[in-house]
Amino acid sequence: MGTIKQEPSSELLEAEARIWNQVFSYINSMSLKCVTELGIPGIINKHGRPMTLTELMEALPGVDRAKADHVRRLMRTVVHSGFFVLEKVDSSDEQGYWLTPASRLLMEDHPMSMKAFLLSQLDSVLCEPWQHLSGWFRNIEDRTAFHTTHGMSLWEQKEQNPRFGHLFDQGMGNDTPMVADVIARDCRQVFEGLGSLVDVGGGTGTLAKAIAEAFPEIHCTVLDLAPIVAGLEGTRNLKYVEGDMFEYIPPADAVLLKWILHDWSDEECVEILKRCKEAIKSNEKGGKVVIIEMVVDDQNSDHKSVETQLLFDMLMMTVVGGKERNQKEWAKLFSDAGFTNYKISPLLGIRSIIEVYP
Ligand SMILES: C[S@@+](CC[C@H](N)C(=O)[O-])C[C@H]1O[C@@H](n2cnc3c(N)ncnc32)[C@H](O)[C@@H]1O
Ligand SMILES: O=c1cc(-c2ccc(O)cc2)oc2c(O)c(O)ccc12
Repeated sequence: MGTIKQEPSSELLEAEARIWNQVFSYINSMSLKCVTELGIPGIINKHGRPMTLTELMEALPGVDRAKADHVRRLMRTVVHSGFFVLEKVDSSDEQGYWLTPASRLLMEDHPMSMKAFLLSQLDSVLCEPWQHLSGWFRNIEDRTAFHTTHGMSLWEQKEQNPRFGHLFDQGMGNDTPMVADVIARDCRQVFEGLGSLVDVGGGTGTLAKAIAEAFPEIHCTVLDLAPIVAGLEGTRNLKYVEGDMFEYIPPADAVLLKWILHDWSDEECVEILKRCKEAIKSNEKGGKVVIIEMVVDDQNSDHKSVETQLLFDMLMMTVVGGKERNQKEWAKLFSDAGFTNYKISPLLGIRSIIEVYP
C-alpha cells in the first residue's frame, strides 16, 4: 500500500477548496443559463437603470414573489461571476442590479447576441456526452463521446432532432455578426481585390451575406450540404450551391473556411485543403484560402485565452472528433496539401485569420 505524504493543513485546505471550485464550476454555467432563460438581462436593460430585487420580482413573468430570496441568491452568484454589478439606485440607499458588457451580449435583441450560443451549448444534447467521456476513451468503435451518447453524429442529431438542430444553428449564427464586423472594419485588406469567393460549409450564408454587402464587387458562393442550402435564395452577388467539400469546390479567387477544419482529423483536413487548392487554381495570381480558426499558442497568450482555446479543443474532441491546432500543426496541414506559404493574423480575439497561398 502506498503512503500519503502529510501536507501542511493550509495546503490541504487549499487543495480541497480547489477541487470544490472546479467541481462546482458547472453551477456557474447553469446559473447563467437560468438567468438568461428568465430573460433577466433584457428586463434590466428595459428598466433603464439599476433594478432592485423588488422591481426585478415585479417584472419577472411567471416567477412567484415567494421566490424572491431564491432570485437574490441566483443574482448574487452571477454578480460574483462578473455578469452583473450592484449599483446604488438614484438617491436611495438601496442597491440595484445593472448590466456588464458580458450580460448585454445575453440580451435577445443585442445585434451581437450570444444568447442562442449559450442556450445551445448548455442544452442537454450537448451536455450529456460529457457524462460518457471516460466510457468513450475505453471504446474503440465510436468517433466521439457524442456518438457514444446519442448513437449518431452531431450532424445526424441536428437533422433528426429539429428542436436541437434549430437551436444549434442559431447558436452558430450568433458568432457571425462579430466576425463580420471585424472583417468589414479591420480586415478589409484580406478581401479587397477579390472578384469571387466560395464560403465552404457556409451554412445558411450569414457570413457570406455580410461579405457580399461589405464588398459589392465580390461574387460570393455558399457551398454546403443539400439539407442546409436547399431552397435558399441568393442575391445579385450571392448564390447557394449544394455539394460535398470532400468531392468538389466551385472555382473562385478565394475559398473561405470558417470553423470548418477544426471539425476534422488531419487526414480529412488535407483532403479538404487539396479540393480548395484545385478551386483557386484558375486565379491568375494563384488565389488563396482564408481560414478563420484558432491557433493555439500556449507560450505567448495569457492564461485565460489559452484556457478558452483548450476548452474549445475538448469540445471539438467530444462533439465532432475534431481538434484545435497550434502553428506547427497548421503548417504541416498546409504543406501536406501542397501549399507553399501562409500568413497568420491574430485579429479576432482568440481566433486568427490565416491566409494560405499555393
Ligand atoms: C461548424 S459549422 C460552420 C458553419 C459556418 N462556417 C460558421 O462558421 O458558422 C460546419 C458546417 O460545415 C457543413 N458541412 C459539413 N460537412 C460538409 C461537407 N461534406 N460539405 C460541405 N459542407 C459540409 C455543415 O453543414 C455546417 O454548416
Ligand atoms: O458546438 C459548437 C459550438 C460552436 C460555437 C458557436 C458559436 C460561438 O460563439 C462559439 C462556438 O462552434 C462549433 C463548431 O464550430 C463546430 O465545428 C462544432 C461544434 C461547435
